[in-house]
Amino acid sequence: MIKSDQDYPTNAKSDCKAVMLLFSSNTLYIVMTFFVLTLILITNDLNISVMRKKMLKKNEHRKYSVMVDENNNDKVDEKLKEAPGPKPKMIVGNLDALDGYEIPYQAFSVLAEKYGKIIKLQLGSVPSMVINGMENIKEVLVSKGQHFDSRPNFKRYHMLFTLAFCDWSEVQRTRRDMLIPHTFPRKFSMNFNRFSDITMEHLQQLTVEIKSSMKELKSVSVKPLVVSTCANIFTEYFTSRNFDRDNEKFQKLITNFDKIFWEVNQGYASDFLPFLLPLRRNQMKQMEQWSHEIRNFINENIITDRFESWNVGDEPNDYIDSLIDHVKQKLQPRFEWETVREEIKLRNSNSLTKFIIFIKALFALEDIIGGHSAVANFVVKVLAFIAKHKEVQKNIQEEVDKLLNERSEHSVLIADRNKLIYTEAVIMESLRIVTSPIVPHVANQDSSIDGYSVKAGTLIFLNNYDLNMSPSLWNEPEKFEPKRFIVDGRLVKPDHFIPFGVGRRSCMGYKMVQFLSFSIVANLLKEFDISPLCNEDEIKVPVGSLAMSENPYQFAFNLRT
Ligand code: HEM
Repeated sequence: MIKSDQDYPTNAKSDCKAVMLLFSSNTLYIVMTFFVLTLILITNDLNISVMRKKMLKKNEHRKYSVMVDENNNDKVDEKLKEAPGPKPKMIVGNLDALDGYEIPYQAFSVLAEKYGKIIKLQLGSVPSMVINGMENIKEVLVSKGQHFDSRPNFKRYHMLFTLAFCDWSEVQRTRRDMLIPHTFPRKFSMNFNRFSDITMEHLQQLTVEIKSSMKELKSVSVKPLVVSTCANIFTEYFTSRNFDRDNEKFQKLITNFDKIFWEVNQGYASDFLPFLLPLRRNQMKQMEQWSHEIRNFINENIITDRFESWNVGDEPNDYIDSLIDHVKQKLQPRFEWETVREEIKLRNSNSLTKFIIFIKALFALEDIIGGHSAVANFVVKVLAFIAKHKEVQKNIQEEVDKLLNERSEHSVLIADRNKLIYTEAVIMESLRIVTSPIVPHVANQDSSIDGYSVKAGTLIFLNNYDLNMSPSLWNEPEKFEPKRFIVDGRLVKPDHFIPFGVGRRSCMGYKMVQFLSFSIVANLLKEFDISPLCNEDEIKVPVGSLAMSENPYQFAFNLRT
């Protein structure tokens, strides 16, 4: 049966309901809560203003917001306006404006109709702005990228992927530089060929698994198979370790990553109203447990013996070698390996400092291994689109058959991407529909966007949902139509299509996504016809949301004759 995408618990709405309940149920409770909340808010506001003062002190010479001139230097602009926006309510601010939408980004497009492309919102205790329109988004991410390269300071994020959620720093730049040869391997380089070989080997295993699943059952539960395949491709490529599919601890690792990936993609009112965090105590504890188990697995099964046996001066073979070499050579900026143990100790203690996460080599590794969840969730959604649209499936198969008939190779290789234009267009169209919003940015100094003033510490939402779904940018945006990316037989990517962001905080894994999704889809469709077990219309692939519940889709896989 096809289930909806809501199997994993709660989303922003449930927190909002909690806020509403807080304000409507019991008068005495409200009065008491209000008193406590006011105290917390005052403390919180004090913290924010102290933080802001510190930031402003750093930029004391700047009396007004800052622009960037053609030489990338800051220049002062004195004529800035305040962005328009709805009047904030007490305590919740404008959080209620986001309630009632399937995904909050739809609310941003609705607000833009009323207030214009730049909107000021007070979300609980967090001053925020919503940025609509490609020109304005480019101003934030590219031309003034250095003003807006911080990330939100949500407690929840601290437990999760640190590489994506930490502020910009020398360490972050170094981690990105170290990743480039591995996540963006040049075509036919050693890493490219290695990634391609590893992928092909695991895809053969996936095909065998699907065939044996078909023998036993009428339907194939596709997500667990795809996630395990992607996880093993990632661990083998980045760390040269391969795990048996029956290894329970490895399966636990995969499930933990998947749950965390789901969490990362949710928005909770408690992110903006920290006094609601106690209501989420159980979920927070769970998240801590998942991250703790992930770190233990990686430490015990991947790092320890590699670290001990590594000799400085050896030639790195994979990403983990580069990290270990950096640590052992004590290169600048320093990455501390030992702090892993320190952090685990802090987690086990009950002190407040357990939320302080230091930049560590281990985190750089686990964030990248965790990228497999993003790819796998995405691939399953592409398969759902394909099962839903028979003609799309037929077009891919014709393209694949034509390529393979022309040569002796029996599989579609990653290097074939530029030959299978339609298959690539299917990947792009799927990205357009499901890509999650760009991770929010934060202004690290006073600045401006499109002439509107932005204060240091303001959370910046970049509305790429609108870039993907606006009828003014796409013909029939709700329709799944891969051919919109093909013009005169060539693949064309419009400038406003930025599913992986742009600029200094852009996605470090997008080539991995492109390589893997292409090769999984092409090679599975070479072998099988995929069809839903229900009416095609019943397959739901939600717009603007990449993560999905544990196991939402079951398909019939039939061997092609
Ligand atoms: C379909 C899958 C994926 C999508 C749609 C996606 C999209 C994005 C987006 C929109 C951002 C934020 C860009 C910004 O803030 O300007 C991002 C950041 C990031 N992504 Fe991805 N991503 C995907 C898969 C991956 C994978 C597989 C990896 C790892 C191999 C990865 C690693 C990262 C990292 C490390 C960052 C943070 C970069 C930074 O803040 O400096 N992503 N991604």
